[in-house]
Amino acid sequence: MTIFKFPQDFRWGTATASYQIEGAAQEGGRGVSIWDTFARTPGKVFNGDNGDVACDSYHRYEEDIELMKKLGINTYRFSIAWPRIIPDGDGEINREGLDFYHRFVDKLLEAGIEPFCTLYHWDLPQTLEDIGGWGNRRTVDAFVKYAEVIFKEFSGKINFWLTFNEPWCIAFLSNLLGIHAPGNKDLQTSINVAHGLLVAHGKAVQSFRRLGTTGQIGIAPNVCWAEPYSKSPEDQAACDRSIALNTDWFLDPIYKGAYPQFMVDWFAEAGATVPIQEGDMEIISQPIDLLGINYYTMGINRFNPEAGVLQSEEVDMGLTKTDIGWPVESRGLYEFMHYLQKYGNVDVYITENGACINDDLENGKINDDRRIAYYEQHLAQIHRIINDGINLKGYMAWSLMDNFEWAEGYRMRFGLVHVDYRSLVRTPKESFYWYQNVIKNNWLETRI
Ligand SMILES: CCOCCOc1ccc(-c2cn(C[C@@H]3NC[C@@H](O)[C@H]3O)nn2)cc1
Repeated sequence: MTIFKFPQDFRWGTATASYQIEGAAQEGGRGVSIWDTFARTPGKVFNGDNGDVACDSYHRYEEDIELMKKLGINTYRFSIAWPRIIPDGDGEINREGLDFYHRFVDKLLEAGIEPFCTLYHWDLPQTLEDIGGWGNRRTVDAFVKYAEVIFKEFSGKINFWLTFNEPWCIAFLSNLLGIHAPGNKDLQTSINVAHGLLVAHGKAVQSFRRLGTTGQIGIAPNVCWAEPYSKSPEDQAACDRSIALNTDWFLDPIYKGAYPQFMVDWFAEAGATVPIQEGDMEIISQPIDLLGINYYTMGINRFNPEAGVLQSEEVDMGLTKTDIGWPVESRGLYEFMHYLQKYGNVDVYITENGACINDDLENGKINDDRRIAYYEQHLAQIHRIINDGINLKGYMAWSLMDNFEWAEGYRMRFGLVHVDYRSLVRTPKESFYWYQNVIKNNWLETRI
C-alpha cells in the first residue's frame, strides 16, 4: 500500500449544476431555458427526460448540505440558473430567485463549506436563444447585466467564481455537433457562439474588477487530451487539432489575446471565420485569477478526412470504459496539466472529475467499486501533478449525487450519492465513504 499526502490547504469538494439538480422548473419565478425547450423536443434527450423535477434540490438543498457535511468537503461547486435571476434573459430582476440562492449560500457558509459559483452552466434563457443566442451581442450584454447583479448580491459571501462551464460544450457540442441544447449543426454558428461567450467572459471579468467583487474569478474548460495512434505527422496534427479545440481555442484568446492561428487557418479552409470586432481581443484577455479544469478521459486519435470538421478520429484501444463509454485513463490528466503550463503556472482547480457507473441499490447499498478505482487512479495523478510543482489547489468530484446527465437523461449516473428519481431518496454509495476517508485523512491510500 502507498500513502499520498495532500497539501494542508488543499480544497476538497464536489460539483453540481442548476439545471441538472434543482428541478422546480416552473417555480420561484423561473423563466424558460434552452434546456427546457431542448428536453421537450422529441428525440433529443434519452427517454424524453427533462429537468422539471431532477433531484428536487430547489426544495431539498438543506438535505444536500447535510450530505456535504457528512462527506466532509470544504468546497462546493454549484451554478446559478440565469432564468431564475432574470427570467426573460434581459429584463426585470426576479427577487425570489436571488433570495433562493441567498438561502442556499447562507446554509453552505453556516456549514463551513466554501461556495464555488459557476455563473453559466448551459441554461441560457430561451428568449436570448430566440434572438441568436451567444452569436448576438445583445446576449453578451445581457450576460454582463446578469453577472453584475450576481456580483453585487453575493460579493462577500462567494469568493470563488467561474464565468463559463466547458466553453467547448457550449459552442461545439451544442452548435456544431447538435448533441446539446440548442442543437444547431453549423460550424460558423459554433464559432460565433465561442467568440460571443469569450467576449461575455472578458466583459464579466472587467465588471467583477470594477465592482470590487470579493474573491477570484476564472473559467472552466473541459479537457480532451489525445495522443497519436501512430508516429505519422498527420496523426499528431489530428491530435493537436482535437486538444486545441477544447483548450487553446479558448485559453489562447484569454492568456495570449489571440486565437491559435493554425486553427483559424483550418477553419478558414472550411469556410468559417471568427467575427472579431474592434477591441474584442483586449476585452477577452482580461487577466483571470484561476482556471477550473474538467477532466474525464483521453483518446488515441488518428487522421481521418471523413471524421468531422477536425478530421480527427478517436480509436478504440480496448481500454476499460465507464458506463457512458469513456475510456478510463488518468494519464491524460497528468499530461494535460503539463501541457497547460504553456500559459504559466496558473492556479488550477479540478472542477470536475468522475465516473459514470450505473450500479444500482443492492440490499440498501451501492457497491460502486469501479467508481472507487477510477477516483483512486485520478487522485494518484493529482498527487503526482502537485509533486511536480504545478499549482493544483483543489479537487471537486463530479458529482455529489446522480443527476440529469443532459442528452443521456437520468440513465447515466455520476454521483457519489444515489438518487431514486421516484422517491428522491438519497443514498450514499460506497465511493462516498471512500472519498469521505480521503478527505478526513487528507491523504490517499492506494492498493498499488
Ligand atoms: C458521438 C459524438 O460524441 C461527441 C462528444 O459528446 C460529448 C458528450 C458529452 C460530453 C461531456 C459530458 N460531460 C459531463 C458534464 N460536464 C459538465 C457537467 O454538467 C457534466 O454533466 N462532460 N463532457 C462530452 C462530449
